[in-house]
Parts: sequence; C-alpha cells; structure tokens
Amino acid sequence: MNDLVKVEQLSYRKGMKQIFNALDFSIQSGKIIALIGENGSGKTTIMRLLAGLALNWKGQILIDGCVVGTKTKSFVAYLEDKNNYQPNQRLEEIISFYDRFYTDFDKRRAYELLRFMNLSESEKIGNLSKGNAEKFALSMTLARRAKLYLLDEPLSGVDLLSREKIIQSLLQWFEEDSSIIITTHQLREIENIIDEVLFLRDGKIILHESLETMKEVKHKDLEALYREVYEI
Ligand SMILES: Nc1ncnc2c1ncn2[C@@H]1O[C@H](COP(=O)(O)OP(=O)(O)OP(=O)(O)O)[C@@H](O)[C@H]1O
Repeated sequence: MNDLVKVEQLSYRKGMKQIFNALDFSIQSGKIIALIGENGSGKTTIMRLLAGLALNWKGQILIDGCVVGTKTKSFVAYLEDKNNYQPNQRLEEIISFYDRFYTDFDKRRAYELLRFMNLSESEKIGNLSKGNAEKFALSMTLARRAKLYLLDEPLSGVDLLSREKIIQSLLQWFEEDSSIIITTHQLREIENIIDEVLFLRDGKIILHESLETMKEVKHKDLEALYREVYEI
C-alpha cells in the first residue's frame, strides 16, 4: 500500500518552545488512524502542520507525494476546533460557499449529511447549539471528497448517543482509498472504527500500533494500551 502521509525529520518550533524535533511517521491510504496523547502532547499541532496551516517547519511533510502547502490544501479536509462563520449565515448559504470554494466539495453529500445530523438548511449558524454547530462543521468536512481528512476532536460537545451514531457511520462517508486522522480523548468510542493508533508524548511518537496487533497479539483494548504507555 502507498504512503498517503510521509513525515520525515520534522522539526517545528513555536515561540520559545521546540514542539517537534526530528519527528518521523507515515500513514498509508485507506486507513483510519487515531492520534492519541495527553493534553499538550502536540496533536493539534500535527493536524495544523498536515493541513498546511503552520509555517517555518523543517524536514519533510509529503501528502500523496506533494510537499504540504497550497496544492495539498485542495485534497486535505481539516476540521478545526473553531469556525469562522458569520452568525447570521444560513446553513444553505455556507454550503453554497463551500461548493464554490472547494473543487472536491460534493453538495449532494452535504445535504445528505445535514439530514443525517438532523439539521435544517434554513437554520442560521449562530442559532445552533454548540453540539449542533460541531455536527455541521463535521458535515462540511466530510462533504469534501478529499484524500485526507483531519478531524481534531470532532464531537467533543455532542451528546453521547449522537456521538456514537456519527462515529459508527463515519466509514460510509469517506472514499475507500482516503484516510482519516482523528484526535479524541474518548478512546472507547473510536475503538471499533480505527485501523491504527499513534501515541504521542512530548512531541514524539512513542508507539504506532495496528488495532489487530493490539487486540490479537497484546490482548489489550485501547484504554489498557493507553494506561500501559502513559502510566510510567
Ligand atoms: N502559540 C503557541 N506558542 C507556544 N507554544 C504553543 C503554542 N500553541 C501550542 N503550544 C504548545 O505546543 C504544545 C502542543 O500543543 P497542542 O495544542 O498541539 O497539544 P494537544 O496534544 O493538541 O493538546 P490538547 O489535548 O490539550 O488539545 C503544547 O506544549 C503547547 O503549550
């Protein structure tokens, strides 16, 4: 299988802080990867680097063979933890904006996602609850036919049953050869859908494991592995 993401000898500093130093990892296409780590371990920073939003890094970041930057933004869909919508914009207006802006945006899929999330296109974004706003932002990300989806804590404000339903349905919304990287602290909820897990500590990947190995060889679930890795 091909490497969709290849990061080599990546160094990145923010202010006085060296966040990554000679970081290496790769991700194959067609995989769902959980990026796990304690607060401040560098998860969001990796997402921003892969999304092409962080500057002045050193080393190599390749996505589908292209150096991360303007070109890769056209096939990398990034769900941030904040949005820049105007409160009085209706959901249908935002959908039309995305449709004009992203060549890989699938308007029909956007409306299907809206129905799946029980959202109405005539609603104003500013009137949505925090959880429903998160559902909408996730819908806009998944409505792109991207090669790589970066979901940074996608459903932290969404109620338990909706979250379970959405996570279990993630697979149906993305192409077979694209990959998803998802960060979350809700380990149990993602365990059934992910292929691999990357554990980060202090800016270093300390373990990159397939779920199959974790379960069949180590006889551990994700939470047990997390405790083994971090409770040292
Ligand atoms: N603007 C900044 N200036 C300096 N250091 C920063 C800045 N933004 C983040 N950092 C530092 O970078 C490190 C990684 O932060 P990051 O937000 O990527 O962690 P995280 O794993 O996503 O955390 P969390 O689980 O709390 O969301 C932290 O030590 C943080 O203090």
